[in-house]
Formats: sequence, structure tokens, C-alpha cells
Amino acid sequence: MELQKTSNGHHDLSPNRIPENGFDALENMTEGDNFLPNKSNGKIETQFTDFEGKTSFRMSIFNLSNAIMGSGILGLAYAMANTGIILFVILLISITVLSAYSIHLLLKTAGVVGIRAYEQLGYRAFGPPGKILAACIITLHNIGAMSSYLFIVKIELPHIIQGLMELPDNSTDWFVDGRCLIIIVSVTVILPLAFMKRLGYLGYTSGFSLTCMVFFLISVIYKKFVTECSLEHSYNETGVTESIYNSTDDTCEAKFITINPQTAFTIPIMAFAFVCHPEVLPIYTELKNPNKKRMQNVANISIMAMFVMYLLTAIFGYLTFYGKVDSELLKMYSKKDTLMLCVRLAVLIAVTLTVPVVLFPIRRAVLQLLFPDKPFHWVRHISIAVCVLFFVNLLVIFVPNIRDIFGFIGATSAPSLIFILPGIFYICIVPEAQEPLKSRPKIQAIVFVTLGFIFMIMSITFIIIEWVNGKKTSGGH
Ligand SMILES: NC(=O)C[C@H](N)C(=O)O
Repeated sequence: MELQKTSNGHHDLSPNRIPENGFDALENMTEGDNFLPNKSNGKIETQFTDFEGKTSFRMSIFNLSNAIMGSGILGLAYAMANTGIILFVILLISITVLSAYSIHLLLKTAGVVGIRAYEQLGYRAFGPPGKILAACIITLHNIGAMSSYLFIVKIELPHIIQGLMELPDNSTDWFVDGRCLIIIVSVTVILPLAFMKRLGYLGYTSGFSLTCMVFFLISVIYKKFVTECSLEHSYNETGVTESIYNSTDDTCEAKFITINPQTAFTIPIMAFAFVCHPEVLPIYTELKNPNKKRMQNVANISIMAMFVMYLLTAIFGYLTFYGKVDSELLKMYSKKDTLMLCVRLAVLIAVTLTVPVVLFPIRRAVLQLLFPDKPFHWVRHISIAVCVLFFVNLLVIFVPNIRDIFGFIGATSAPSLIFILPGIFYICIVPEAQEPLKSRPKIQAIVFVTLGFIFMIMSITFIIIEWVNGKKTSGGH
């Protein structure tokens, strides 16, 4: 689709010129595009004319909640075991509030310039390097998130099939080989959903994915009440159930505050669990009757709902297994238990249905980097999805441990996406005339960015120390 060029060579996106297919216009959008500055109350607000969204408020909440909710939830009980209940609650509340504030910064910045693409905000702030940086961080982060989801499929699906078919644990058939199974799931479920032209179409699968997670939460709560601590059984690698507690151990006691070497992973795990920022602007682009307040409401409702689910899962998961809880909560439940078999299946469905949502921003980033001026084309749309999924499949086949993914991504790209980039974009893009550098919102944003850097440096340092020590104590394995 051709957009009319203005006299200065930029695309004209004025309301009189709303293209028939706004989505193409968004894909076509280049750095020099004009938007409509609209001065009201002395503030420069820009109307979005790039794309006329059709996704309802409710579907947008489902999509954003689905983007937030993923494998991060499985690591939260482990985080609580390594911080204690009080410290965990304080940290979780802080990350929730900061995450919502970060979305406020993103939406406000997008409103000022009239662009609803993370990479384009990078461009407005720092030119081409800013755009490349934003695209790379989004790609890195979302590939990490997708890998962690497929990792769960690789580990859990064989157990479910073995349990349902009552096969012995040492069976070597191809249909209980996690590597084959992720390829089958990728081709039959994920790829068709990833081929959808719009994120809005995934609202129904996102709603279903959230329902599966609610079932998971209810089961975790139920298990806490039917499991006696001293009789608790843990599923181990050989499939033999065994008591995980001994009388000299105090692991049946809940700790209120704990600090140990694994505490280093807490902030990265929580930060990872709340990342949804690459999906916020694409969801905003497709929202019906978009304005900042409406999108902020979508974000606040989604974040609050996920906060409640995260808190309950962490508390009840921790109070079931206490200090022995694994970094992947599901590993703690017996695989002979039919209820937990269904729960595993539900989590697996939930994370599988999240993969296409997380893939959308990667494709957008790749398109913005490699084909910035090209109109929408099915071949590009499909081939990027195929390549990304192929790469992620390869990665998952070689990933050693899910905790390392949480730790690494949580420590690097998560603070960048939540704190550093939205804050820096806000400071650079919102004009001095509208908000001077010494105004309260700008100072807040500066503090926010500084906090992000502190989190990032602290987490990376702790994790490196933990890895080095861990290697030493385990004889380098
Ligand atoms: N969307 C993401 O990047 C990760 C997601 N917040 C999770 O917990 O898995």
C-alpha cells in the first residue's frame, strides 16, 4: 500500500489520510514520518493516526496478562524460599509498582511523539543506534522467554505422556523424547498461531491460557492443604518418590526473612516474571478507541491480576515444600499423581499458548531492523516466524537448566526493558518545553533509570559470584 508523501518527503499520516489498511501503515512507518501534534492545555499530545485498532478492552487484557504470565511463575516459590515471606512480599510489591510505572512512561512517551513501536522510540531518542539497541534487547529477551516456555514442554510433556500411558520411566520411545515433542508442538500448535496477522486474534487463546494457569494456582493451594510436611514426597530424577525432610532439618518452618547465596536470583526472577513491556505497544496499537488512560487501565488490571496470582502461587508453593522447593515448582510434585499430571498439562498448554504472543514483538523488531520501509508481506511474516522458532528449538535442545535462563535474562534484558529503556526514552523524548529536566516527572524518571542500572549491575555481579562458587563446590560440573 502506498502512502502519500508530503512535500518534505515524509509520509503523510494526517486523519484525512488514514490509510485503508492502517496495519500496513504501521509496518511502513519510517523514522521521518509525520504525526499530528495537538496542543491542549499547553501540552503537546499527539493523536495516533497510524493504525485503527479493533481489539476490545477485554481481549487486550487477556493478551497482556498472557504476555506477563509465563514460566516466571514457576520460579517464584523458589524466590520466596531464598528471601523469606516478608522480604519477598516487599520485593514483589515494589516490582509490581515499578512495572506499572514503567508502562506509564512508555505510554506517555509514545503519546508525545505519536509512535507506538518500542524500536521507533529508540530511534527518536538516539537515532539508528537507539533503534538497533531496542530491537536487539527485545529479540534477546523474548527469545529467552520462548526458550524457557519450550523448555517446560521439553521436560514436562514426556512425564505427562508416560503418566497417561502408564509407561515405565526408562522407556526410550520417540513420543517420550522431549526433543521430538517440542518440534511437534512447535509445528502443530505454535506455528499456525504465529502466522496470524494480528496479535488481537490471539485474545481467545490468551484467555484459555490464563484459565489453565488459574487451575494450576487452585491445585497448588489445594496441595498445600493435603500434604503433610514430614510425609512430603518429592519427585526425583529416577522417578522414585522419597521423603525430602529429615528430623535434623528445619525445612518445615516458614522463614520470614532469609538471605543466602541464591537470594541473588530473586530480583532477576521477579523482574523476568513481570516483563511484558515489548508487548505493550503492539497491544496498544491494536486497541480499539486507543488513548493513554485506556491502555494504562489495561496494563494496571493485568499487572494487578498477575500480582495476586504470583503472590498466591509463591506463598502456597513455598508453604508446601519450604526450603527444598526447586527453581521449577512443578518438579516438586509427584508424577504419579493424576491431579498433578493434569496440572502439568494445563501449565504446558498455558506456556505453549504464550509463545506466539511473545514471538510478535521479535518479528516486529526484525522487520523494523531489516525491512523498515517495506509494506506487509506474508512471505516475510511467515518466514521470520519459522526462522525464530527453528532457532529457539535448537537452543532449547541444548539449554542445561531453566534457572540459568531466568537468571541471565532477568539480570540483563529484564531491567533494561522495565527500567532503563522506558526511563531513558522518556527523558530524551518528552520535550524540555513540556517538562524541564528539573521537573518532578523527569527527576523521577532519572531515579528510575538509576535504579535499573543498580539492579542490573547487582544482579549480574551476584549471579557471576554464585556461578563461580557453584562451579567450585560442585567440582566444576
Ligand atoms: N513475557 C516475558 O518476557 C516473560 C514472562 N513475564 C514470564 O513470566 O514468563
